[in-house]
Amino acid sequence: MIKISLTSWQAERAVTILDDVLTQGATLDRAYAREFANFKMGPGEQARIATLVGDLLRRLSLYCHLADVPLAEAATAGWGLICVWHQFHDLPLPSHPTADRFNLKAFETRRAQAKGDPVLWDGCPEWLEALGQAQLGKQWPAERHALTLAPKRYLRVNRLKCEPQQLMDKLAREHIQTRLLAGQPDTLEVLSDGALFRTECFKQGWFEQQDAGSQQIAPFLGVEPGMRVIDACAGAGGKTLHLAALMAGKGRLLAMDVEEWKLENLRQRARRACAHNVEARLISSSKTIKRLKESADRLLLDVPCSGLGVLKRNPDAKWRDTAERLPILMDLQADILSRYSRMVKPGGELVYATCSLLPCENQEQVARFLAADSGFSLLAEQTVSPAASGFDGFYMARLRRAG
Ligand SMILES: C[S@@+](CC[C@H](N)C(=O)[O-])C[C@H]1O[C@@H](n2cnc3c(N)ncnc32)[C@H](O)[C@@H]1O
Repeated sequence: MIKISLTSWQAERAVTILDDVLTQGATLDRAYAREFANFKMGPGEQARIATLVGDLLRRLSLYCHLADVPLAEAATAGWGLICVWHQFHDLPLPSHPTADRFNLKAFETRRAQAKGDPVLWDGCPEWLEALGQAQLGKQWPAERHALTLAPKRYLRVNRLKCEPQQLMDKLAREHIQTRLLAGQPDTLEVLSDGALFRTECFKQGWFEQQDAGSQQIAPFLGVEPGMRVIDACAGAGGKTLHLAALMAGKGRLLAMDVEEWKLENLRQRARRACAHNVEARLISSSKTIKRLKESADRLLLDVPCSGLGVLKRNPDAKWRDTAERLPILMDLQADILSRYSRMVKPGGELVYATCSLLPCENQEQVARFLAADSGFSLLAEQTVSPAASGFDGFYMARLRRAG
């Protein structure tokens, strides 16, 4: 994480983004998009603002403690939070009346207090600490801490368009340095700060930005060129495009979702990536699924989940009603697994995946499904731990339907 003092003007942008997330309920991505569209800024300036806002939201309760502000009032304390963030990272404070009033002695006392409290130090809300302890036990503190770290940037090389070395060379000519990730032949780690979406390589569909952990899911499904494959919770198509590349563009890949706007986004991305075997289809009723009964060699169920494995990237979820939504999400996951699995041919396979670390959304869902005489058996399961890998957190289980 590159940490540099913000100018007052940049800090004002950060205050607006924080308010958009904490008061207006915008997702962090949407809040960035709005603010960055309203003002002309270079990619470096945007990255600096995002570094500060992302880190503030990852450990909001810590920074509130340091600023002596109740968590519930964080949204109105933007400048106070910005000042403590700068002080915490040993950076000069931006010029503002709040900075002139900054009480360094009180700050140091509060920092010393927080250091003795690992839950506060990791900026973890109470509900998440209770859930993490109950679900993950001894493993939780390491995961909790890993989820406070800034996410790295990774690319997935689009093999429909280029080879990794070609992409690395071309990006280097556009002043973006990358390196291949050991053990993942299609994954590049981005080492420089440039705006990836402005590069010619991106416009020509040579890569997608995708976390390294997320890139483990499509290969787990074991697709081959010529198969009939369904990605039933495709969203905007991050994993669909990966599946298309693994299928070398051959066979049929049906991408489905309940949100048409996401599928529209997916269609555009598929065109850019030259993923010509992708068909996007809206799930408008249960009939859409029933009509596809026993039609798929492979099925990906990348189900809606709490997103607690990707808190590094989406830290705003820490400060939302995620705990209240969890039981609703778990019902939806069980329903999707039970109904959508009927689309798999006898002898075919499915992968159930989430971006959660919680067994109640992962292993326990799969165990209940298998116990309910589903006709499936478990072939393999895998967890991507942020603490062990440094990537975002994921779970995947591969199941085979009896022949
Ligand atoms: C984890 S996201 C998928 C992310 C996507 N696979 C990717 O790689 O970018 C889950 C998706 O499930 C969709 N969804 C929610 N309810 C659904 C349902 N009943 N059937 C199918 N998809 C659903 C959501 O709209 C969301 O796009």
